[in-house]
Amino acid sequence: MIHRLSFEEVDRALCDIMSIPFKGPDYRPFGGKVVLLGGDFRQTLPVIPDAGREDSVDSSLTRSYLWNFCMVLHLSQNMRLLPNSINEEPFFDGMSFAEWTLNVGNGSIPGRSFHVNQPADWIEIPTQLLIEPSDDCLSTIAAVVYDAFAENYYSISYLAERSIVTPTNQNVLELNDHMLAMVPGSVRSYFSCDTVHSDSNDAAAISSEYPTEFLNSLSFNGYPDHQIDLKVFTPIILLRNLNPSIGLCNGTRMMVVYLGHYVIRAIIMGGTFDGKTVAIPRIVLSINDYRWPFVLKRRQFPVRLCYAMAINKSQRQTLQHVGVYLLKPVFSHGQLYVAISRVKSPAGLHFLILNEAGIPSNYTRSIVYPETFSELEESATTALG
Ligand SMILES: Nc1ncnc2c1ncn2[C@@H]1O[C@H](COP(=O)(O)OP(=O)(O)OP(=O)(O)O)[C@@H](O)[C@H]1O
Repeated sequence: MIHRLSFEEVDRALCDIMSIPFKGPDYRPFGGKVVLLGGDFRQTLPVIPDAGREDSVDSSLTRSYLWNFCMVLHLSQNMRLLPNSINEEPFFDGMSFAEWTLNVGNGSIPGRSFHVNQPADWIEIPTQLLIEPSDDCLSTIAAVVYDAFAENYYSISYLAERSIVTPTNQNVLELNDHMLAMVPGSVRSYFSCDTVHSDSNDAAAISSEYPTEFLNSLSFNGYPDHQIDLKVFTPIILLRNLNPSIGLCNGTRMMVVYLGHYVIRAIIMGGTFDGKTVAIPRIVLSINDYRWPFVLKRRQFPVRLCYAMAINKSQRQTLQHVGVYLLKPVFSHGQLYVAISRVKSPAGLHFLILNEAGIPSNYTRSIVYPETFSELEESATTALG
């Protein structure tokens, strides 16, 4: 979800362009232009460092003055779960899979609490979705989601239909390293060029205070790492909009076919541009993190391996096989709902859950802030939805 301040900024810009007063009786939202927004308030909220519940909810569009001008159109059919016998038959507690998914998103599945004074937000995951953990949980979930990997590691259709999702980047890295090691061929490592940029008078001092080795060690959500290890045939996800007109958008998944010095060539997996070969260049990314008194300029390919993805990054993906790897429970609104709503059918959804004591469990946390979508009043219904 995009932060409400971004919409408000667009509103101001359009009012300016259209010469519409931003305040007063003549104000018209978005400068009088009709704007169509699409989204699901059950999904994750913008990531705000160190934010509590109130700050997170406050970032939602429903908390903006613009919301007063929105007409809500509800979609009523889950198009990802195409009608078939598995999707329509009772799945859990008398609910179909689509109903169960929606109830998890709405926070209406009765939960329980495992600690005194903690919310009862741990819900039961149906047994048929559970993978039996072993001593090596990582290999276990990898083997279930990427079955017959040795025969299929180079197949686009095989890679396009699967991924493992997990709440933290640490688990994402471990899973991707594990899968990369199983792909035949040599690794090509790409190292970023990191520099410090500061507008303050002591820019030179800041530069010398933070040596290159330190800058290289920094890792940021949504940005490529200093070192990217790839092999031909590995799946990657694009981290920036490079050229939407040819399918190079933030979140596009591709399979690497050539690892050059200046360019990576890859084939797009899924979507309108499925099968198209594209070239990805290095770009300079500006990283402005509140923890550091400088802007980090990182020149690197804006990609990351995607055998596994962070749950937040997996939004917008549609897959046949999804592994949900929960060594720790989710920590934010909508994450469990996003994880379970990536699949086309429950037959392709596999959970591996450990509880706080590291013991296999069929309960996991589902965090839902109902106030995020409590203001969605039905004002019209579409036929498509
Ligand atoms: N009218 C339609 N007919 C058939 N399939 C559809 C239709 N609309 C969407 N789909 C399919 O449903 C899936 C989800 O669609 P889409 O990605 O547009 O939804 P979304 O709201 O962006 O999803 P999410 O936000 O949950 O990731 C895709 O696989 C898409 O092909």
